[in-house]
Amino acid sequence: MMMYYFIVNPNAGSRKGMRCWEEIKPYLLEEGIVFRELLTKGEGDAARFAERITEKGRPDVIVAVGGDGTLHETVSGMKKGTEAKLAFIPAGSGNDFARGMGYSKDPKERLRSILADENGAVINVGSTFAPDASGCFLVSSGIGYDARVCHMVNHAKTKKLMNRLHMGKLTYLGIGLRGLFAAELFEMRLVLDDSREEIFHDVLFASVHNLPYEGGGLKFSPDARPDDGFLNLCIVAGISKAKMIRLLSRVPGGKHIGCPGVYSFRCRKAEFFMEKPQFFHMDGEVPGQSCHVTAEIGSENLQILG
Ligand SMILES: Nc1ncnc2c1ncn2[C@@H]1O[C@H](COP(=O)(O)OP(=O)(O)OP(=O)(O)O)[C@@H](O)[C@H]1O
Repeated sequence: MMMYYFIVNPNAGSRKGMRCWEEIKPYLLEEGIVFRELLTKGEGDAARFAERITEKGRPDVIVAVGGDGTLHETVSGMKKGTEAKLAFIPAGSGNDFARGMGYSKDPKERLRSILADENGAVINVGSTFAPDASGCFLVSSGIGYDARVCHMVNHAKTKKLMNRLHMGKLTYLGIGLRGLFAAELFEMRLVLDDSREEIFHDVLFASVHNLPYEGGGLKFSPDARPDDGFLNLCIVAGISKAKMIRLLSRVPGGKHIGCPGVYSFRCRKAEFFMEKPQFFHMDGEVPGQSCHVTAEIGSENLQILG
């Protein structure tokens, strides 16, 4: 029999994960749904749970309850080509995946729509490779400034406190501005789909998007679609820092596209070569720095319910 596995991060979004689970669990019991509850205790748990579930090779449903980090870990752990389907109930602080997918914020409404969906929809999963690290992404992957900000936010002592005060976005804003002043612009060679080559000077960042939002609701790539088999690439380069600040103020509304210094492409594969190692991220997780990073999409898909 098909089983629903709920992978819950109770601490996501300053305990929103637990509140959300306490709201939906009684509903599952009332409805007589057969399910298992798996609470994460720390980094890596969601991936380990997902790996163990998908090793069984059954068409089970894995419902991740938490933030984008929990979703990312869950997908990372799922075996390639698995029969299992994925679903997500957002309870994080950023929730860029849910925003991009147009999900309801109401946990019960989300649950009902997951339970009512038998077939689901196919979404693309991106892959990022560097010599020392590789991984998947559902939302975005990037090099340079945005990855550096993720790295700083992930290590910020203030993040937990600000999240508790529901001011997580201020952490991003403060670190984002600090990161911009400190950012070292870099030279980059880009190879698109193994055929087209472009050189960029004074690059702030280069990011590929499977969904429109990143960084807690910033509309980096308004036209990105998770099921079109393409990545939308956004590069900011070749303008002064003062202009970059003005430009970044347009990003929340997605109004930066088409402005001087912004370069947009659509591709299946983007290969980035830098002279100096740069931070890179997958869905906000930063494995390190590299001079050579490749991002691609299309070879891996997931069935998602709800
Ligand atoms: N019980 C736990 N306590 C603390 N951290 C946990 C626990 N379980 C998992 N984690 C770690 O917390 C990380 C962040 O969690 P998650 O993304 O779900 O919440 P968030 O950071 O509040 O939301 P968002 O990513 O949307 O901003 C996970 O990637 C995981 O490594």
